[in-house]
Amino acid sequence: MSPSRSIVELGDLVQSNTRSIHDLLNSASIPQPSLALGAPEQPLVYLGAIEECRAVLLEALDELRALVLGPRSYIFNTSIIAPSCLATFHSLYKFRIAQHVPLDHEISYAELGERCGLLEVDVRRIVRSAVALRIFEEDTIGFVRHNASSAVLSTKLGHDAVGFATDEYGRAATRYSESLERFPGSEKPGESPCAIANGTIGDSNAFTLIADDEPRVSRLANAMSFMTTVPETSMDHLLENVPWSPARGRNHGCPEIVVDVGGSRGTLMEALLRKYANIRKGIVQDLPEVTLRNTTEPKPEDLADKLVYQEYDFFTDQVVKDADVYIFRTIVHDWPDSYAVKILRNQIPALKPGAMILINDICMQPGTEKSKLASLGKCSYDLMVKMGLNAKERTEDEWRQLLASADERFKIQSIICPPCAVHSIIEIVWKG
Ligand SMILES: C[S@@+](CC[C@H](N)C(=O)[O-])C[C@H]1O[C@@H](n2cnc3c(N)ncnc32)[C@H](O)[C@@H]1O
Repeated sequence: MSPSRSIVELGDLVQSNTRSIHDLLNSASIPQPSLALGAPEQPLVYLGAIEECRAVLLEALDELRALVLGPRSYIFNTSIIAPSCLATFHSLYKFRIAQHVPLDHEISYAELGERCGLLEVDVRRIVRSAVALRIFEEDTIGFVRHNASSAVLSTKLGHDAVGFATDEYGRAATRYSESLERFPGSEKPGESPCAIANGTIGDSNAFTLIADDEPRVSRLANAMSFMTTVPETSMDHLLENVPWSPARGRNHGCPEIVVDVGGSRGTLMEALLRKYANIRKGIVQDLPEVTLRNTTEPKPEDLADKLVYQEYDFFTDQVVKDADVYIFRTIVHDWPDSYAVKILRNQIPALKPGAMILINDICMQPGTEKSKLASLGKCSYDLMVKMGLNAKERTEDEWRQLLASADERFKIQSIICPPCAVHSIIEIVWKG
C-alpha cells in the first residue's frame, strides 16, 4: 500500500490516469463512462491496461478526497452519514421507489408518493438523499427522473440485492458489537449478529432461518445473481480463469462433468456451459427450497440437455460421484472452520483421483493489499460473513491450513487472483 501522498501528487495521478483511461477506451471503441439513463453499459471486466489505470485512479481519488476533506469532515462523512445511507437504501427498497419511477419520463414527488403509498414529504426526503448519492436526478424542482444508477435499482435483481443487504444485514449490523460481548470468539452461526437480530439464537443459521420464507429465499438468490454482474465480483473473472481456459494456457483439458455446489440460481453454470461447449453436464446443487424454485421455472432452451438442478445439503456426503470438477463459489467463506472442514470432507466419498475442487473466494492479504479500496471491499465481506454466520474471510495461509486439516490429500495446485477481482481462484486436486 502506498504511503500518504501529497494532494498535488494525487491530483497528477488523477489527471494522467483519467487521460489514459479516456484514450484506451476510445482506442478499444468502448464508450466513455456515463451515469446518463440509457448510456451503453461498460464491460464487466476491462482489458488489463484499463483495469490497471482504473485501480490507480480510484485509489488516488479516494485518498485525495480524504485529504481534502480533512480528518473531522472525513470522520463525519464516513460514519455519521452511514445510518442515513442505510435509511435511504432501505426505504428505496421497502417502498419500491425506483420501480415506481417511470423509465422514460420524470414524475412529481406528489405522484410518486401516491404510487409508493407514502406522503409526498417522505418520498421527497428519501429521493433527495438518493439524488445526493448520484442515484436519480432532479432536473425540474419537485420532479424526479431515473439515471443509470437508479435504473439498476429498478431491476428485480438490483432491487433484491439492495433489499438483501439493507434488510438482512442492516438489522444485523446494529447487533454486531452485542454479539462480540455476548459470544466472544464464537464460531457458531447460531450466535451470530444475524441470529441475534432475528431472535433465533441456537442451532439455526442464516440459510435455515429463511428456508420457509419464500420471498427471502428468492431475494437471497436474486442478490447472489446480481453480484455476478458487478465488476469486482463478476463471475467473468472465474469464467475467464478456470484452469482449463485459454487464459491459463490450457494446462487442463475441458472437464465433462461439473458440479456447482451451492450454485443458487445456476447463473454461473449457465455461463460455463455456454462458454465451454465440451462440458457435457452441469449440475447445480443447492438446498431444497432453492432447487424447488429453480425447477419450477423452465430451463434455458439451449441448455436443456446439459443443465441439471439437484437438491443437496453439503453437510451430508456428496451425491454426485466421479464428477471432474466441484465448484464452491462464495460458499466456504460463509462457514466457520469446523463447518468448512465438514463440507470439504463430505466431498471425499465422491471424489475420483485427480478430481478438481475449485474454490472461488476471497484471500485476505493484510498489509500487502494493493490499495485501501481493495482492502475495504474485502474487509466489508469479512464483516458480512461474521454478521451472517460467525464466519470469516481467510488469508492464503488460513486456506492452506483449512484444506490440510480437512484432509492431507487435498493438494492446492494454484491460487490466483485475477486483476481487479475480489475473489481468488483456489485450484485443488484430490490425490486420494
Ligand atoms: C453466498 S451464496 C453463493 C451462491 C453462489 N455460489 C454464488 O456464488 O452466487 C451461498 C449458497 O449456499 C447455499 N447453501 C447454504 N447452505 C447450504 C447447504 N447446507 N447445502 C447446500 N447449499 C447450501 C445457499 O442456498 C446459497 O445459494
